[in-house]
Amino acid sequence: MSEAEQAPVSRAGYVAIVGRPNVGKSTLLNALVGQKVSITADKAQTTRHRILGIDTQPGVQFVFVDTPGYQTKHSNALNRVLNRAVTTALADVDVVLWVIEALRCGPDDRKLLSLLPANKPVILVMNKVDRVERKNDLLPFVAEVSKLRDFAAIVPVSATKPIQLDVLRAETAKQLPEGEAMFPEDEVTDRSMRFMAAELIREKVFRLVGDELPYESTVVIERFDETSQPGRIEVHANLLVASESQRAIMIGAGGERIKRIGTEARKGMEAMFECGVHLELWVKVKSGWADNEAGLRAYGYD
Ligand SMILES: Nc1nc2c(ncn2[C@@H]2O[C@H](COP(=O)(O)OP(=O)(O)OP(=O)(O)O)[C@@H](O)[C@H]2O)c(=O)[nH]1
Repeated sequence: MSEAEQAPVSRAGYVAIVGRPNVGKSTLLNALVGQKVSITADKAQTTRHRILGIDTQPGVQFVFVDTPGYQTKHSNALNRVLNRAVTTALADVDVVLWVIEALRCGPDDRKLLSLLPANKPVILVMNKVDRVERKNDLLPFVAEVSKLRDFAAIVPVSATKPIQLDVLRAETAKQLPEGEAMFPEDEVTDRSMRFMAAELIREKVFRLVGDELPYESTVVIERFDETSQPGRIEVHANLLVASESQRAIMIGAGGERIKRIGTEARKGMEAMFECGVHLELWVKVKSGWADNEAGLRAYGYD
């Protein structure tokens, strides 16, 4: 990137968004970055990969690291890898946004807070304030949670409305080091199209399979071919599940469900990539993979 292309910023740095599943981390990231780069779903733990979203504002560039949902209920190898990913992602960030839901700070929230490095500035983000009916309830809640750590700032927000996101930006900017922009202004994610294709499929699986399957299913892109046909991308993907019964759930009666997952994922890809997409999906049983760390590494969850 030449100097002429660089946005005139005076601060730039890495921001991690952490919080227990479902507090709204992906929604917040999307609201801040202004374009869909991560996925959201009502089901917990949809974000397994580290995703970068970049928000360039006058005078400041935020590079967001969206860490995996922190899981405390199950403790198989998958969760150990996920929890380790939280710690790894935090090692080189400049500021951590610890997201909780307004009026709710349970044992899972506190446990995650206790894992945050003592020497990192942490901003407490109270999301979903739009749901709080009596705003007077916020003050005693803030007084209580502010005792948990010496926070750099405490900001009530709503990622969906949106409310107070500018205040959150301003408080976050204060914690970033002085320096030039690290990425071109129009760059919203460093993830490849192949990765985004997998994310789109995974999002549809979460939406359409819902609570019937545990989260132990994953998407592996076997083929991603942009070159053999002009204006059309060929995508072959495997949906890996843990058992035959999970396979049956994923496929659905008469193949209805997998067909819908495929159709919706394809439409999402066509909108995102702005070209035609041919998508082929297979559901495969990969028994015991969620308990096997070597297997997980092979699928890129390290
Ligand atoms: N009312 C309200 N709902 C919100 C807000 N932010 C997020 N949500 C909803 O909360 C749910 C979870 O949001 P996500 O962004 O997927 O949560 P997450 O923390 O990324 O979840 P994991 O990927 O499981 O860790 C979704 O249904 C969102 O629409 C908010 O500010 N207000």
